[in-house]
Amino acid sequence: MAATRIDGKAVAEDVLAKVKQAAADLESRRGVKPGLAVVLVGEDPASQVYVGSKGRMARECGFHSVTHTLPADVPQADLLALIDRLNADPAIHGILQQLPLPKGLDADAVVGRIHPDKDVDGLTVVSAGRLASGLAGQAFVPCTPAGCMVMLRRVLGDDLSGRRAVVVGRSNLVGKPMAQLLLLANATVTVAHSRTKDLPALCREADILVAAIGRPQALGPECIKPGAVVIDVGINRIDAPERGEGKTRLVGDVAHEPASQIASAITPVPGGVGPMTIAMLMANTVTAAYRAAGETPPTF
Ligand SMILES: NC(=O)C1=CN([C@@H]2O[C@H](COP(=O)(O)OP(=O)(O)OC[C@H]3O[C@@H](n4cnc5c(N)ncnc54)[C@H](OP(=O)(O)O)[C@@H]3O)[C@@H](O)[C@H]2O)C=CC1
Ligand SMILES: Nc1nc(=O)c2c([nH]1)NC[C@@H]1CN(c3ccc(C(=O)N[C@@H](CCC(=O)O)C(=O)O)cc3)C=[N+]21
Repeated sequence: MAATRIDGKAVAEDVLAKVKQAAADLESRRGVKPGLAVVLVGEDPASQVYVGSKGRMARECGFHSVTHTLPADVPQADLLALIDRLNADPAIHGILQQLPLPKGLDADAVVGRIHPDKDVDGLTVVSAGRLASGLAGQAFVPCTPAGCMVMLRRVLGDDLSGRRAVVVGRSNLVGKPMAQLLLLANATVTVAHSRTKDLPALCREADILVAAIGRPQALGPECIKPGAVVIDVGINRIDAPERGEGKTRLVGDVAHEPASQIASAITPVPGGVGPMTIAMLMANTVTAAYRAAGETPPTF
């Protein structure tokens, strides 16, 4: 039987409805509009698309939204000075530095400059430390893994006790925080990466498989345990000559069709983790605004 399709777009709509309500509520009671600043350096076309949709969504949620676009050769000191200004700006509650940065800029230093209270991407050492210490309630959780957890909870419930999870990928942005969140939900977690031996055998033990490697359709049916829940984080653009000359399409890190024949539930690409990432960024921004106002934020 074909797997259930986990509709990330629909789940994202649910989250965004709550975000809009929470933002409207804060503004009407306290006169505070959540503010999000996105910083884009250079002209990577893919990044421009993401940044555009983040800005659009922020405005749709009733936020104050600003995008700072800097040239690829901006001096590091100027970028740090911009982050300092945003840190000090009371109208801005969340700062997102779009990654990767062009060569010559030190991403750790730039991200490290973001005030932890405004770190809606959850990438500072303080946020990572809070999450790893089990203080997820105080941390900003990186948006992509946070979105994966919302979808997983829709399928499996809040408690993953007894379930085996394999996360493929160990980046600070996705793999590592994903593993922490699964652990906090009581799953038994293994993190795999490019040096893992016999990856398919390991993946076949997974009741929950999270693929975040950035390799188009690399995980095939040999990696799927019958009945597994599969979360495909990968977003890869590949040539699609069947759609016409020069056309491309997006695919995940999982070979979707064959995996769907074995899994019980699976996220599509596009329309899976991507929309959830943007929704969770909005949720984190509202959370930051509530905290800045000295209020307990709602849960999303
Ligand atoms: N849907 C969304 O909203 C988002 C999607 N993404 C997508 O998710 C994917 C991963 O992103 P990100 O974590 O930033 O990527 P990184 O490139 O930072 O990390 C990739 C990880 O995958 C591992 N890896 C690479 N190749 C293999 C392989 N053949 N077998 C096993 N492990 C492998 C690497 O191992 P090692 O550490 O050993 O090098 C590394 O840990 C990308 O496709 C990206 O576009 C990212 C962010 C948001
Ligand atoms: N500091 C930082 N934080 C990030 O979260 C971050 C980043 N840098 N750099 C780049 C990656 C990538 N990323 C995506 C978010 C949404 C979609 C998304 O909405 N995708 C749509 C499709 C969009 C399309 O059609 O191009 C979907 O999957 O349905 C994709 C990718 C966030 N990232």
